[in-house]
Amino acid sequence: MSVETFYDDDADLGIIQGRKVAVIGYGSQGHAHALSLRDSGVDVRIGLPEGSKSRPKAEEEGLRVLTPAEAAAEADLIMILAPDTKQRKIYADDIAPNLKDGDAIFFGHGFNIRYGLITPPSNVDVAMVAPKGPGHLVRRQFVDGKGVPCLIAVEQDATGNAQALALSYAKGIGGSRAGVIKTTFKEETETDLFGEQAVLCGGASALVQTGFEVLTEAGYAPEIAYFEVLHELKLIVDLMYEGGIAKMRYSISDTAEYGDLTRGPRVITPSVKEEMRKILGEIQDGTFAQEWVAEDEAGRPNFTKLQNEGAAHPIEEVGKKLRGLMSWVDRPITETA
Ligand SMILES: NC(=O)C1=CN([C@@H]2O[C@H](COP(=O)(O)OP(=O)(O)OC[C@H]3O[C@@H](n4cnc5c(N)ncnc54)[C@H](OP(=O)(O)O)[C@@H]3O)[C@@H](O)[C@H]2O)C=CC1
Ligand SMILES: CC[C@](O)(C(C)=O)C(=O)O
Ligand SMILES: [Mg+2]
Ligand SMILES: [Mg+2]
Repeated sequence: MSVETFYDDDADLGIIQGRKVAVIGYGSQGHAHALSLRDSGVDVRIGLPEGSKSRPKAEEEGLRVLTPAEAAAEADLIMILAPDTKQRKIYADDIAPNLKDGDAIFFGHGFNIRYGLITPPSNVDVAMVAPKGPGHLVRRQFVDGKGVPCLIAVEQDATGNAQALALSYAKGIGGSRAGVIKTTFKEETETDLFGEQAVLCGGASALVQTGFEVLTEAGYAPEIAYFEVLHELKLIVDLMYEGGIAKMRYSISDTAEYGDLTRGPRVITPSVKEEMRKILGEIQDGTFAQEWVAEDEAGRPNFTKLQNEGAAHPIEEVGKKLRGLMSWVDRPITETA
């Protein structure tokens, strides 16, 4: 199946420069979009509730901060970058009453549209610009003259210009420097949730923690275990990022490569693949979304408990100590938000 990919020359920055953009939320993605759009010559305002702890950060950058309802009323393009579980209420209370014919509602992830939590009226464009990377790195790459690839999707094209508008927005945050792929809200939501749960965040964290536990429980020094299974992982993944698994295998020793080829499949067994398929099934049939929305509505008791357990894992303590000795490693991701 081929995909449509767009680069800088395919996108017209002038389109987004002619709009009034409201970025709702100023967290990981919100600050990156708002600052990079502003640097691209776009008229940006931020929507945050009174008392939001993000307000001073946006104001320090010289951005105009309004309430979400005021920002939505003033703008003709509203990008919703508040937490997924909060978006339904923000939309109902602050955005829907302020929508005008021909406005555009944008998302950074398709969760609320895919699972039917938000249903916009037919007289507005509904589109997505979803960077394939953490917001702080979206901003860092933009500042460095690079870009994080983005996915765009159009759910509703009321004006006939929704795709050109989404592409223009993606250019404004640096996405088309790296490549913008056209997809659907369904495909973005399901693949993004699968990636973060099974591989990028859930899979990788569990792999690292389990490897650390096996080594330390066998009596090896926690410091050595940390360097082996966490610190060096970045260096190995850097090679994959640059040239795929093939480049990583080119750089490692043949002893490592033989161990990789023969032992890797013993770690990621057919039963692990079967569990990954179940996880994908729960995303596709809405079970995960329902569970997460209910967990949030209940005050996030299980989420908080698991967060605390993760923070208390022994790998965190030894990691903090070792990173303190390598000044170049612990680059703050809060330098811009
Ligand atoms: N994190 C990432 O890198 C990625 C995120 N996304 C998507 O981007 C969206 C935003 O996620 P993320 O950047 O992680 O979010 P964060 O949790 O980092 O930031 C959320 C922001 O929304 C604000 N906020 C909370 N409640 C409201 C409200 N009622 N009205 C307006 N603003 C509010 C928060 O303010 P306060 O400080 O007061 O809490 C904060 O500024 C989600 O859809 C997510 O799936 C997509 C790709 C990657
Ligand atoms: C991998 C996690 C992510 O999907 C992202 C940074 O792309 C997210 O939702 O934060
Ligand atoms: Mg993602
Ligand atoms: Mg995600």
